[in-house]
Amino acid sequence: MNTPRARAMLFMGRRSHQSHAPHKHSPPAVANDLVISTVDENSGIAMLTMNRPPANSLSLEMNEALCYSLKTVEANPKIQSVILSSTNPKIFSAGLDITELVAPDNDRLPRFWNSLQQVYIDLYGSRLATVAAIQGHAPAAGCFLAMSCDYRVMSEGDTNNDIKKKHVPTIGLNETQLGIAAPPWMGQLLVRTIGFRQAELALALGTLFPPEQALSIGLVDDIVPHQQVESGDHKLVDLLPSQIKDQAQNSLLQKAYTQAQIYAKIPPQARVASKMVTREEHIFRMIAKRDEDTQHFCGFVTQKAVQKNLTAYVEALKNKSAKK
Ligand SMILES: CC/C=C\C/C=C\C/C=C\C/C=C/C(=O)SCCNC(=O)CCNC(=O)[C@H](O)C(C)(C)COP(=O)(O)OP(=O)(O)OC[C@H]1O[C@@H](n2cnc3c(N)ncnc32)[C@H](O)[C@@H]1OP(=O)(O)O
Repeated sequence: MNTPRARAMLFMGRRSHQSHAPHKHSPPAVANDLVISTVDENSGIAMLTMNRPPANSLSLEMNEALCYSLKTVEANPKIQSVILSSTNPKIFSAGLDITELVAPDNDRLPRFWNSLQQVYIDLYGSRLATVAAIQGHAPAAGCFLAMSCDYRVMSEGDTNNDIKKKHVPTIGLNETQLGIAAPPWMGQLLVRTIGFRQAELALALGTLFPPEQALSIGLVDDIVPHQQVESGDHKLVDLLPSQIKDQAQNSLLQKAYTQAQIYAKIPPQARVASKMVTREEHIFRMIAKRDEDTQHFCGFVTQKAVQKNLTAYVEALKNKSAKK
């Protein structure tokens, strides 16, 4: 697997293991509206907008839709950059769909975990330049999605004096707060992003960082004030479906688009080769341990004590939501 050819194929948008179809790790060809895809061949920029109400949490189907949409965009040679965003103005992604973890089905649970592993392989190893536009909360696997991109722009949120309107998004791997631990490859992504000591602290405490702190430790690359701009000065916004067009007219997407343009102007072969330098070893190490990782995950999640914590957590989430 870890040959020069396999490595090159990984980063050119083709997976070496997909030549041996059917393979248990290959995402099925699904097409649905869980991820809205907008493509602008003139600029070479596409946008994938996560659209799984209420919280863009990652179910098996959502993971498959993410991989499918990304692969479809990657197959278009005119596209060089992709922006990952959300239809929900307050939530980028709430992480794993916790209901997948509670009283899980024995057959579905490993398929669910495989689909998440595939998101990591496809997104972190994409030939495209990937920019996360983080408009709202990004806990746990939501943070993982953002960290799998090449660049992260986060909204400062609405710091309106009116407490009811106030909204400050947070980002981080908060798994320990749920009584679970991020898998090694996800935890290592945090180490790679913010450095060893900061990651060690953040992982143990399950810290969720508000935008300014996230910027100061390097978890995001840029933050932008929450504001509407008069009109989009780029073609991509014009192409967006009406359901997200309004919220696209904001400073966050403008910034993400500018960054996507910067990437799109770099000679692609050189950009992809430089990405391989920093990422291929990490990806291949994970692929080598993929089945072991799945077994570990299934064994861990189905433990009685873990199930108890997760059940209580889901209950608390539902109660909180019901009180609104
Ligand atoms: C060695 C390792 C081995 C094994 C590893 C074991 C496990 C795997 C470990 C790590 C991988 C990653 C794990 C995860 O991602 S776990 C998920 C973590 N996510 C969270 O903790 C976030 C939970 N959600 C929230 O805190 C809030 O919802 C949020 C701040 C995102 C938004 O708050 P807001 O007030 O705007 O909305 P809510 O009213 O709370 O929610 C609206 C609605 O959405 C539902 N919801 C929210 N989050 C989730 C979720 N993650 N999964 C499923 N459903 C979710 C919530 O229940 C509400 O629904 P409803 O009641 O129907 O209105």
